[in-house]
Amino acid sequence: MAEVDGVGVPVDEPLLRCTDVNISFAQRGKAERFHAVRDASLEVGSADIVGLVGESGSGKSTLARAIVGLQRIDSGAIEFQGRPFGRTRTAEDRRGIQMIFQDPFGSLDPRMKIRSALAEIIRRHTPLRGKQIDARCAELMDMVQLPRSILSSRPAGMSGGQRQRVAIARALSINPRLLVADEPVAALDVSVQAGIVNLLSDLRRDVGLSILFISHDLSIVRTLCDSVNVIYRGDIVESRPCAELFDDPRSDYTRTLLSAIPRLNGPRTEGLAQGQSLGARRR
Ligand SMILES: Nc1ncnc2c1ncn2[C@@H]1O[C@H](COP(=O)(O)OP(=O)(O)OP(=O)(O)O)[C@@H](O)[C@H]1O
Repeated sequence: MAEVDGVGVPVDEPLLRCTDVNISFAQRGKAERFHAVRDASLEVGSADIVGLVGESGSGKSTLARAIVGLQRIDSGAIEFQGRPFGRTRTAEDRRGIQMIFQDPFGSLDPRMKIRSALAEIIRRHTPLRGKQIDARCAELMDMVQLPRSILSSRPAGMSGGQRQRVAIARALSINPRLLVADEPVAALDVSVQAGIVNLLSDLRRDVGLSILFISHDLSIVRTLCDSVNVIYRGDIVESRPCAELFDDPRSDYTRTLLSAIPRLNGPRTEGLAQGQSLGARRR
């Protein structure tokens, strides 16, 4: 019999597998649909950090939304923990994958204290009650490396980096196995970005969290990810371990992306400064 992990997933199966996913949108005044994602396939293994990079409008967020169940797919399959998602997801399926966004305000009620916001989710999705919820809130602050005093704050009084850490705590509060992080550091100062990137890396190490990290910033992807998928106009054109892709890009588009980044320390791309990004020239 195949060996299984703690939740019954065969150890040789990826945690997430997207196979030939197609997503299109109706276009106003046109008969044909706009194909935002075409035959996209990618995998995220247990405790892997996988990058999805591409320029603005390439389909990253659309594919991410499909993975978390916010966007219907036309065809293809999304399997999680060895099982394909059906048209409707079970509560357990929904809990297993959580998402964070560029703007953490979107997932935080600005009027609510952080303790109340976290407690509400914990109560809704877990059997914890009373003092157990308080203890879990404190534990979550420790996990995202914030002082416990933040629990008494409201999002409006917090810095961008603190808010993103709270958004991560919110996502972690129901013990997901996979975190889909859609440009989680794009709106932050470079020094704050590094702290969030380190936190995501620590969470993989400490709690075995798997992460699909979406970014237009190649230097951050290189720092954080084990492997990377390059998406161009909805097509995943290259999917490789990070070190290989950066040293020896195979697709013309990947080469273009790499050459678009200024070289600071010599002829190769090792010297990229954090914060230099694909999207910078477009934003
Ligand atoms: N609901 C929708 N209806 C119509 N078109 C859409 C919809 N959502 C996305 N698109 C289009 O699909 C394409 C891919 O968008 P998507 O947001 O996935 O790109 P992205 O790579 O995440 O870009 P960015 O980095 O700017 O967020 C874009 O051309 C976008 O305009």
